[in-house]
Amino acid sequence: MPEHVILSPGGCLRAAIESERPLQVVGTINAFSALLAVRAGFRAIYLSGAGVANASFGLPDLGLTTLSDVCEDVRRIVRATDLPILVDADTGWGGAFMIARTIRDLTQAGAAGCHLEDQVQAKRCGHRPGKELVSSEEMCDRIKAAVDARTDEQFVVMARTDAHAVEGPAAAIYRAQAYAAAGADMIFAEALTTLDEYREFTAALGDVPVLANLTEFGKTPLLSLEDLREAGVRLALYPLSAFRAMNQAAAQVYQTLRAEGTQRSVLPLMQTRAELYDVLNYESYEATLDALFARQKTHEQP
Ligand SMILES: C[C@](O)(C(=O)O)[C@H](CC(=O)O)C(=O)O
Ligand SMILES: [Mg+2]
Repeated sequence: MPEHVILSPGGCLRAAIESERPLQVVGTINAFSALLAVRAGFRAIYLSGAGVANASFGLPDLGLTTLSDVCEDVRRIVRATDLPILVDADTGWGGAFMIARTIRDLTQAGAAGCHLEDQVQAKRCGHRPGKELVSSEEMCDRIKAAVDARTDEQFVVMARTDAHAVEGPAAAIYRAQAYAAAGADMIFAEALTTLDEYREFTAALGDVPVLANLTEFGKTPLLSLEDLREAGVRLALYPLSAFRAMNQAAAQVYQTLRAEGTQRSVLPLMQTRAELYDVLNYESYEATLDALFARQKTHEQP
């Protein structure tokens, strides 16, 4: 593609997938995390549904957050960074009309794509027991509704299948093929348990990009990029890695303050003021302000 073409967010995500194999997609719980991800050199970011529920609402990932809740977090992150963001749209929050609205609202919020999953509305985390699925036909209807509703034709509609844990690896592949045939651009193969399973999955999906979710403490081993590349995986997702680390650090700081009455021993866990300001580009804001005040002073002079 010529360089002067301005890509839509969806176009940017597709370009990122072409530029890196597999594309590392990293969860950013809020706008500041997104700035950190930019600094670290990522080409695409992710808004986790669990993250919205846990971090923005203090709730478990059990279908308790709404489209508006997610859009609000998307908007805040998108305002802070140019990186394309893939958004967790859970089950799409309803039937065909609602899914159409989900796609339009997410696009308007600035998302580059989203994934919809084949769980029932009372969804659960993909790595927990007790998941229930809708029929493959119902999921295909969700996908068709999403594809039809696209306003950014490059917006990525990714179908997630949770079938592996419920119906087994063969059924997961069978469903994923049906979802791709229904128009899904990419497939999120949730909670596979071995590299061989990814190999079989990607082989069965041909050119349709497959995402592996490398969420920690779940069902999937923490496979390396080399392994994933060799297995044909096109996107490697780390939805909550930074969030988990932040939480651990925060808990330690709170506990230490209570126990020791001072934060001295946990200072090494903290980002310094200088580092914070560097990420925020604080000095350039200050310079703008200084220049503005200097101008005002000149005007005030008789
Ligand atoms: C990817 C995921 O859907 C998310 O919301 O981030 C979760 C991640 C997790 O709970 O570890 C999932 O895999 O269901
Ligand atoms: Mg989720």
